[in-house]
Amino acid sequence: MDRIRLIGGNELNGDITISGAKNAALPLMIASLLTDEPLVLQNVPRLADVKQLERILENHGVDIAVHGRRRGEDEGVGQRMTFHAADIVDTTAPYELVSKMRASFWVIGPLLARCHEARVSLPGGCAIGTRPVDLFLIGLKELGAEIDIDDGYVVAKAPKGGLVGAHIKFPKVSVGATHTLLMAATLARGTTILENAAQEPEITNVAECLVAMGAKISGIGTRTLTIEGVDRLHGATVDVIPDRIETGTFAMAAAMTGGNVLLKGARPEHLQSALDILGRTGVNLTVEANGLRVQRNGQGITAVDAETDPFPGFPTDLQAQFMALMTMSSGTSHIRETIFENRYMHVAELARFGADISVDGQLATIRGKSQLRGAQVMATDLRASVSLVIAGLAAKGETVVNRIYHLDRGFERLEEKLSACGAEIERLAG
Ligand SMILES: CC(=O)N[C@H]1[C@@H](OP(=O)(O)OP(=O)(O)OC[C@H]2O[C@@H](n3ccc(=O)[nH]c3=O)[C@H](O)[C@@H]2O)O[C@H](CO)[C@@H](O)[C@@H]1O
Ligand SMILES: C=C(OP(=O)(O)O)C(=O)O
Repeated sequence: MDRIRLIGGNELNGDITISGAKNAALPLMIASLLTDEPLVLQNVPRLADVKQLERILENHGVDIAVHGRRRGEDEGVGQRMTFHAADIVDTTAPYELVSKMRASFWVIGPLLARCHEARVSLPGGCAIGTRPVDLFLIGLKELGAEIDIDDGYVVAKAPKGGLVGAHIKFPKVSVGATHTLLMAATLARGTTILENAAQEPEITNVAECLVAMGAKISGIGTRTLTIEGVDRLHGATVDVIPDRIETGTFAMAAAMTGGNVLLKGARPEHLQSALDILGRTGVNLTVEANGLRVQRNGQGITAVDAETDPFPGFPTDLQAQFMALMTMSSGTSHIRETIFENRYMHVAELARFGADISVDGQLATIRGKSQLRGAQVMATDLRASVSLVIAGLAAKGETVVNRIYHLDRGFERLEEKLSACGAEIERLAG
């Protein structure tokens, strides 16, 4: 298994181009199942999760093409891809494919809407909690679907004539359930209202894609989405938004190491709550015409508390990276993880760098220190993995991060981007 080796201590200086967002690209790819016309996605990141979802979609009969470079485009630009679901030949998403990735379960919405049936394995994804699918199933039942669980599969059937619009109030905000019900409702008969929906920028990206495909959706970007079902959707060309989690990760990396980094293409409004907190730690953040500049002011890192929340709150996907930063602060800080009940697996690994962290239920207490020491560590899940990389960049001496396949799921050309800014980082194969 590949590992990453780092020698910490170098400042980060230079430009980093932010890639397309994994968590937007995946549901956008899934939206292609809703139409028999081609959906063209631009700025798709080259990630293991994208490849895995390609396999799943191909199994349903989707033709996928990657386009070549365009005039004026540099090599750092994301992929331009066409997804063409002219004929859905199989409405089963098998365990072998779905178990690796949470988002693959979301195909259940479009399959049910367009083919009136779906058989989808219960999902996998990062091991950060129990991650049930009850909200999906409640919502799909409200749209008229009959649902059975059989041999680890969710077997869903739409009523004769297809799904029917309904008023669904989510008891809890769920990104995945919002994506899935939103997609399903576009082809349902009548009006669907999704109340207490997620309003993450990735949901907006998907909703705007669906509108470009002919869907009728109002309330985009708010907690209440209203969808007027239509008979069919058509093709469209849509850009994947820049990855706000990658943006926040590199911002925290620069805060830890010191230096001056321009995060090109970053959309600060997509992670304002995280940037507000980062600013309070003593990092200078400047919005420029082509991105976000991050500079450490050279006065150490102030301890600041954070609590994760659905958007527009502080993202749980930046919690591990922020914890890494706080291990180097000049005081004691607290982080409360409110989204996932088991998202502190990085704590034990950060301790190997000498970090002083204790956890009591949802609450982590971090007693900062000025210097971490390099260590052998084990990547446990996607964002935890990258928190170990950024801790290693700031630590004294050598760090080896083992089991890095998680990183490849969600960070495009990570070593390349960091080494271009002065980091001493390499991948060790095997
Ligand atoms: C591919 C993708 O976009 N993944 C993101 C998505 O995951 P994902 O869509 O899985 O996360 P959700 O927003 O659904 O989960 C939020 C909370 O709701 C719970 N829940 C969810 C569904 C359900 O049926 N029942 C239930 O109880 C979950 O266990 C969790 O405690 O949003 C998370 C929260 O921002 C992010 O950390 C993930 O990176
Ligand atoms: C938790 C994540 O991914 P997934 O939902 O695919 O497990 C993530 O992107 O941080």
